[in-house]
Amino acid sequence: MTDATLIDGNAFSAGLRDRIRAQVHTLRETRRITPGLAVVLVGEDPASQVYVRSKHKRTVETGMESFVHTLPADTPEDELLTLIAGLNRDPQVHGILVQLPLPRHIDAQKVIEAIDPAKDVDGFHPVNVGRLAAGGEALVPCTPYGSLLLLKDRLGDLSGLEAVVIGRSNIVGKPMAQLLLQENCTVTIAHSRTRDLPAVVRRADIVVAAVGKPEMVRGDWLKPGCTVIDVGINRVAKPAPEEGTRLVGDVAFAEAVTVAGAITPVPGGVGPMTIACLLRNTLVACARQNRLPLDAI
Ligand SMILES: NC(=O)C1=CN([C@@H]2O[C@H](COP(=O)(O)OP(=O)(O)OC[C@H]3O[C@@H](n4cnc5c(N)ncnc54)[C@H](OP(=O)(O)O)[C@@H]3O)[C@@H](O)[C@H]2O)C=CC1
Ligand SMILES: Nc1nc(=O)c2c([nH]1)NC[C@@H]1CN(c3ccc(C(=O)N[C@@H](CCC(=O)O)C(=O)O)cc3)C=[N+]21
Ligand SMILES: [Mg+2]
Repeated sequence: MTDATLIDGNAFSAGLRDRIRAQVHTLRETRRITPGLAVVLVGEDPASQVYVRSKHKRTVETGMESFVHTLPADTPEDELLTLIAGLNRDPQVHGILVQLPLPRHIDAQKVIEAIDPAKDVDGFHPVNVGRLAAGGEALVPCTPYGSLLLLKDRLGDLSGLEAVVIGRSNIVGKPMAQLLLQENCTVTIAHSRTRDLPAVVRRADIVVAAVGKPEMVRGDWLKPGCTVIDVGINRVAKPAPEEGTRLVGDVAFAEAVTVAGAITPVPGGVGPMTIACLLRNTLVACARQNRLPLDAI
């Protein structure tokens, strides 16, 4: 059999960002409104610094305003909550993202619940979680939404397909399962207590791996021809004698590529889609806050 088709998240996200940029341009020209995204980073985690820089760059490229707030690791919870209250009131800020993970002395759930749900471009606030589950005008978490866009682009109608989501976090696994259910998939959510994970995965037409364990999903777990979305971002040491690190996903790519019908690479798969969908959510939030219609994006 021939190797799986590579699902190109870099190319797809570039197209999405172009469409967003065009709509931002129209908003600015016709309404004098510039969508604004505030990103809050607490502490100096190097990976988080990389993500925040890359979000800032993409936000500016799309013609939006970017407001980055960098706070020291020992910032008291109160101070963070006060900053968020100010961003909630700021009419130039249409989207607010607090980079996770937060330092341990800060209650992340409390911080998430302090964000105005209308500005919650991560889609983590219980109001948006509830609207996603019940149907309604939710802001949808970026990584699952970006993954769904790739799946629909590849497969078209997903109705009736068997989908297995590995991982049940609030930021990836659970909202991914909700979106696939909305698309009429038969959805299984697997996690660390799942018995015989390889057998569960073997049933799947669609596999979404969001575990955080480098190359855990093996090629012989996959049904031939299935579509694999690898959400995992794991930094591992390069094989000796090389030095330094490289990124790998939660799927053993070299094995999977010989069995699957299509697969996202890491990097260049889901990661860039996450950022593009963050920009999309900021545009959607801006339009809703100003009661403006938006072309489909
Ligand atoms: N590309 C992107 O844009 C993004 C990538 N990521 C990446 O995705 C991965 C997952 O992130 P996140 O959801 O936040 O991770 P979490 O650590 O929050 O959740 C991991 C999930 O995997 C499950 N799990 C752990 N070990 C196993 C196992 N051996 N078998 C089956 N399930 C297991 C856990 O189960 P249990 O609940 O039972 O503990 C848990 O539900 C990470 O690599 C992260 O870096 C995350 C966000 C965005
Ligand atoms: N409030 C919050 N919202 C998030 O959406 C959020 C977060 N916190 N904390 C961390 C995770 C992780 N995440 C990624 C975003 C982009 C890439 C990405 O662009 N990855 C590139 C490679 C980047 C690299 O080289 O390191 C790629 O896969 O091609 C990866 C991971 C968003 N997250
Ligand atoms: Mg996590």
